[in-house]
Amino acid sequence: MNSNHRIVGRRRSSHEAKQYDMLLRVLLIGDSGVGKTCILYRFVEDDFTMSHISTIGIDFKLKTVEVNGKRIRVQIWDTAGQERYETITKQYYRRAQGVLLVYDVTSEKSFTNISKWANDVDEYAPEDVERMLIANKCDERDWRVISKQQGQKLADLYGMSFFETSAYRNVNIKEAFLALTNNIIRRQGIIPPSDHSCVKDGKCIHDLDMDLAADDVSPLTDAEETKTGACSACSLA
Ligand SMILES: Nc1nc2c(ncn2[C@@H]2O[C@H](COP(=O)(O)OP(=O)(O)OP(=O)(O)O)[C@@H](O)[C@H]2O)c(=O)[nH]1
Repeated sequence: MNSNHRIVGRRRSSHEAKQYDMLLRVLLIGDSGVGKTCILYRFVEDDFTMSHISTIGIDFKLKTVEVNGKRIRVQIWDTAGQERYETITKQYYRRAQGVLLVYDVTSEKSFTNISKWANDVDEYAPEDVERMLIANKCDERDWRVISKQQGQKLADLYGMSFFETSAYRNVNIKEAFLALTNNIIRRQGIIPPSDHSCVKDGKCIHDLDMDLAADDVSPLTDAEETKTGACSACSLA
């Protein structure tokens, strides 16, 4: 996508109904070709394509899920796995509440590189970001080189939750995103506190009232967030 585009927060007019209770940001990272874009498409569009067109820089899609009776708008950022886009993609770690670290069970290199991606998360993402390890392409039985046990062991080592997925066969895609969302909510305790001034009827009235333009691709600066009314106090910004 065109990196010159900027995020444009737009206030809903009062007659527009709010469709969700809170907004979360989730990042997909991992080597080029592990299937990040396909995972995103499977989750959001329930579709799959065998062609591999490398993501340029960063892209995102939105999906609303329901967890514990709350409608959660999940903004999922799909990063390019190619090293040349690192400068762009690293800028998005800072505001993520969840990260999916993806490897391909048919690629040993993508598995060993998880340590590099995990280091990047440590360096650039918030300390309390929720991490999940994803072993994609589990449908590829003949070509598999990384066992489920190896994946689980690595996830345990890093203290991450773990799912084996197939975007192709639609295995565990929805389950992984729902578990991540659930973990973020539970671990970070980000349900808006009822005594905060930005909370009305148990919901934050700030960040949640913004729409994002379809070509929104770059992260907001702190100043821009303040201008568009995002609320740092309730941790939803
Ligand atoms: N068999 C199988 N192939 C998959 C699966 N997921 C993705 N692929 C294939 O893997 C290739 C790469 O998928 P992408 O989603 O474009 O990979 P990516 O990680 O987004 O790659 P970059 O954008 O370059 O970082 C494509 O040819 C997909 O069709 C899967 O679950 N099973």
